[in-house]
Amino acid sequence: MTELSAHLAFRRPGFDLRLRLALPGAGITALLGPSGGGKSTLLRLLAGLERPRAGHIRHRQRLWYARAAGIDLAPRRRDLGFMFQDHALFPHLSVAENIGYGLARAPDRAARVARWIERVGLGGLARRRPDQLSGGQRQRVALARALAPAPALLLLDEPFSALDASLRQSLRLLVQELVAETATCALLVTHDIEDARQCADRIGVMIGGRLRRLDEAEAVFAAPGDAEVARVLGWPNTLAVTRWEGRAACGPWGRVELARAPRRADRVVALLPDGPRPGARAGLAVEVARVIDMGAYRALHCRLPDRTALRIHLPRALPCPARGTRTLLDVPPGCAIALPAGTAKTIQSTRY
Ligand SMILES: Nc1ncnc2c1ncn2[C@@H]1O[C@H](COP(=O)(O)OP(=O)(O)OP(=O)(O)O)[C@@H](O)[C@H]1O
Repeated sequence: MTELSAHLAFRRPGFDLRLRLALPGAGITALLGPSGGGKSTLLRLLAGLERPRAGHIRHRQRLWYARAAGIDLAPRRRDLGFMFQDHALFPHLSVAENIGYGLARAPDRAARVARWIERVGLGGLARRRPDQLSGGQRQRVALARALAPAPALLLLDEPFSALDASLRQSLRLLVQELVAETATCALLVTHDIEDARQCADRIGVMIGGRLRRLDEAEAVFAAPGDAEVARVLGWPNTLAVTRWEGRAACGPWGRVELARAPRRADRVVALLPDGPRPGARAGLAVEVARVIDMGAYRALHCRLPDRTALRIHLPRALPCPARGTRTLLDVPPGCAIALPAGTAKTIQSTRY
């Protein structure tokens, strides 16, 4: 059930945002997209730190913003929790005072603060000030402070990006657990696909001020909708098609068969990296430019005849061609997916 809905129009010189957003009451929606797409601006609009030109923001029956009715609640009246990359803790307050900040009027404040301190794994550190904590501990304080007042909406802007890989992983798990436990609606801005894969129930993709895709995470990863969104989701191989021959996509890079006929708007073929195999009798001609050992598989970075880069993943059990090998790639039809181009004027593919 939708609990937060927004219809927003906003403009800055050189940037125009227009979107509709509907979020259910609980779960994490990760916002992905290229730099400058408007992810942080969307958070700032929801928080009341920027004012839309038109539209509304509604949480349940309560309007936070409605241009037509002249409603524009101040950020502190919007029932929000924030967590940013740089902690933004009060430097002169202790861990306990930071976490209790939003609970000033709660009668059981001390007990709730104590529970949160334990829950985020900071037992024994209640009296420390932020400058006496590690970066990971500060983010735990920031998370507890944001969630303690049970906000209607939790805004997370790159909360993991200053942390190393293992801290990042443990904080991702903690955020996911706590958001689920508290049944909070959270919006997570991130550049990291892994954050989205590991934490998000839903994915939103923002490009050029538009919300181009918003759905359950599994549905978005399986069907990005167009080539630009596919690139944002980390699909590595998007090739511009110059000609369709029945079910085959053709371009200066070669020719591949698809499992189904392309639709009228399709302009791109995306090759999933996990299916294609080298050493075939017929297929895409490639030169292996680089082999990277990824543990469970090897990533082969290949060069197509027009110098477009192609990445495929080869399970360890299979023989692996050496760098410099010229070979033919068998591309099973299920690994070649036709997509519309999106709004970009040129199809983005990596080149060697
Ligand atoms: N304070 C500001 N003043 C003027 N323009 C701004 C300001 N902040 C952002 N912009 C511009 O607004 C547009 C959207 O920026 P925004 O920061 O929302 O994008 P983003 O998707 O969050 O990017 P990133 O992933 O790099 O953080 C960009 O064109 C950006 O240059």
